[in-house]
Amino acid sequence: MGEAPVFIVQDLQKGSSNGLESKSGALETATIVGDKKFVIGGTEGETFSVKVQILGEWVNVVELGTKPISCNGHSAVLLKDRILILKKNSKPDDCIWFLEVDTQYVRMQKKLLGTEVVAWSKGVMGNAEKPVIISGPSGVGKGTLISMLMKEFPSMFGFSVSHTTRAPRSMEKDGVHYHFTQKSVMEKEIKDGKFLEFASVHGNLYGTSVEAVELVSDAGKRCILDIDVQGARSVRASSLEAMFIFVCPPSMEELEKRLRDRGTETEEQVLKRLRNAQNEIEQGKSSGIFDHILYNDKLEECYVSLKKLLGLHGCVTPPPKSAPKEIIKIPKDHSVSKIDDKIIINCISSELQKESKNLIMLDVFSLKGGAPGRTRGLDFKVIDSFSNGNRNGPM
Ligand SMILES: Nc1nc2c(ncn2[C@@H]2O[C@H](COP(=O)(O)OP(=O)(O)O)[C@@H](O)[C@H]2O)c(=O)[nH]1
Ligand SMILES: Nc1ncnc2c1ncn2[C@@H]1O[C@H](COP(=O)(O)OP(=O)(O)O)[C@@H](O)[C@H]1O
Repeated sequence: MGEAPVFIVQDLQKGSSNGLESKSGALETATIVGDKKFVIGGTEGETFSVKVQILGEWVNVVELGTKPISCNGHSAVLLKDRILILKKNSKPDDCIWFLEVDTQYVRMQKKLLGTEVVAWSKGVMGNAEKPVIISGPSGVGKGTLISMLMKEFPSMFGFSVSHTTRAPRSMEKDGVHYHFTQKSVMEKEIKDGKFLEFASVHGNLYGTSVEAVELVSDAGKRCILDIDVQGARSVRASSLEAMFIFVCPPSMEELEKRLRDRGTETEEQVLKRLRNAQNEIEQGKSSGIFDHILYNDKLEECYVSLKKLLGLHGCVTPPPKSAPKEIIKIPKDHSVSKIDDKIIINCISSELQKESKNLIMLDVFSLKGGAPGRTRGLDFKVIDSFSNGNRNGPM
């Protein structure tokens, strides 16, 4: 794909890309990127579909990620490696989506699957706090520290519920501690691109689904992931920006004591976990994956150190959330222009227009994240329309 961003949509003069009605009645847009054409469409109430032509020939395409539901048409604007989709007349938290066509993730998946791939990612306003990855050997106290944090700051943190093929312990609940699943089911879901990362740990498969992380961030909470060192390495290599913390035991003897006292594993499993612990600790300390190492000797002291890392020490109640911003609603009638990293949405008939504020400026300069998962860093402003009555856009 060429270096220069290509911006070719139906209506180049106005820079607009409003959907056209196809023969089937679905509203479609066509976006040309190099020698490819991406036809994106959907009948109201159904999920969007993507068709791809390369040099005029239709090709098979694998669509990864959760697809948006079509809603009365959309506009499409090509950014460098992804197509911005503005859904008309849809809810404010569901109006901006991205179809990634040439991002690093898509290129990697193309290599893996040996076929044309596109990936969906929902756009989210502003920047949520980075997820926190907590790793460490079995029995070191990760679960205990995470529970303390969630108990003290329930509205601030949410736990990413992993999938695992291991059997549940007596106190563990499906969907709360883990999604307990079958190996064949999980392997199929991994193939379908539903997992952000996965690893074989102590003889079982564990993994973080994209949905698990999205559920937490959509609830406006900071996501906590309890995953092993291999998983942390995969997340480091992914588009998910996170804070990486490794928890170390004060000694191997103390680790063994905690594991045995917990009484949740058979003797064989305890020995396997202890054998793996040495290697995990070496990797945790030396691999360069982790931003911080915490020693969990005295639990309360370690918890205070964790809170310090998260900027929470001395916080009795959660810090106030920033004031909610104006919400964005893209009306059915609008045109779209692109100037550098700004998308200008000219709302032709809407509530905003009554207030002489019919332009929405969407800043896509500092997009973060993306498939698999949400695209963050979107910012928008509602701005005044032109006093000379020009309704055709700012250019
Ligand atoms: N890569 C990866 N590791 C996970 C995930 N969930 C849990 N783990 C790790 O799997 C290991 C075993 O977890 P578990 O069976 O709950 O035992 P415990 O650590 O002794 O409580 C721990 O190192 C967890 O951090 C996941 O989604 N992905
Ligand atoms: N600092 C500590 N001192 C003594 N016991 C601890 C400490 N931290 C955790 N524990 C205990 O050690 C056991 C293992 O902790 P857990 O949180 O289940 O570890 P992990 O999730 O890392 O496998 C639990 O019984 C827990 O109560």
